[in-house]
Amino acid sequence: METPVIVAIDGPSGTGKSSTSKAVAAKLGLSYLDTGAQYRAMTWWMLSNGIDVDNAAEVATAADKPTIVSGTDPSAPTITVDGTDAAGPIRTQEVTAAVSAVSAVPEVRARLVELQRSAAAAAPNGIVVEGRDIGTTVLPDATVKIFLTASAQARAARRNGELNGKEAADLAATQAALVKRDAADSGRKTSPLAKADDAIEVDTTDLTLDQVIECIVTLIEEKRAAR
Ligand SMILES: Nc1ncnc2c1ncn2[C@@H]1O[C@H](COP(=O)(O)OP(=O)(O)O)[C@@H](O)[C@H]1O
Ligand SMILES: Nc1ccn([C@@H]2O[C@H](COP(=O)(O)OP(=O)(O)O)[C@@H](O)[C@H]2O)c(=O)n1
Repeated sequence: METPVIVAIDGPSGTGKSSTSKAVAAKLGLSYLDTGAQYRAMTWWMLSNGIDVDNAAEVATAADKPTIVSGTDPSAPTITVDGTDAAGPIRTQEVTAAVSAVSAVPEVRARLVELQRSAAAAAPNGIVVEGRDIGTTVLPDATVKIFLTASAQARAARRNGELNGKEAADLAATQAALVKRDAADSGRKTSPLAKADDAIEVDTTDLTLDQVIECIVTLIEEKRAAR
């Protein structure tokens, strides 16, 4: 049997990590893990349980309490917290605004990195794992490492496009929130958002989603053929 292929896809918000990773995994018959959803799930649990997310010591003490389980089928990814479906609640503005503070706490990262490595080790054909520190920290021996980028304007426009008029979307406010989260994620001490030295950078600003998917599938197939 072929050695499982491990694909790390990192980058800031709105660069296309989730949509690309799911599609690439589905095309190649690989599992899929959204590590951002796990940090969001941890944050949702903290907020729901009255933890002060700006108090790192309090967050650290609580970090081992929730049971977070990710389903890794790319056509139907799932996430539960203590057995409850968390897919909806982890996407609220409240969670988005608090997630960078929670994910900066080393105890939170240690706990989730362990889950992420177990998921990768358990994937029968291999896995696409997306996040901020997959290539640098979680899976430094990944077969292929991709770092997605896009202009802040393009990323904000994509995020606003998702709202479908459900919320009055102010592009400037969306962009400011993205840039603030990028700065927090890139500036933290433990495992910041960063491109691994051996990651391939793909600027998606002027590419369609299909072009990005095609580009990454080709890179993975080239790597597979070469080993
Ligand atoms: N290359 C692209 N061109 C245009 N829109 C894109 C592209 N890649 C992703 N999108 C859209 O942008 C939004 C954010 O993509 P997503 O995959 O959630 O990014 P991330 O996981 O990096 O935050 C989604 O609505 C997605 O459909
Ligand atoms: N590997 C990861 C993945 C996400 N995160 C944190 O989780 C947050 C949410 O990640 P996400 O991928 O769901 O964010 P979006 O790009 O979907 O907005 C990020 O802003 C980081 O603070 C992280 O610290 N490390």
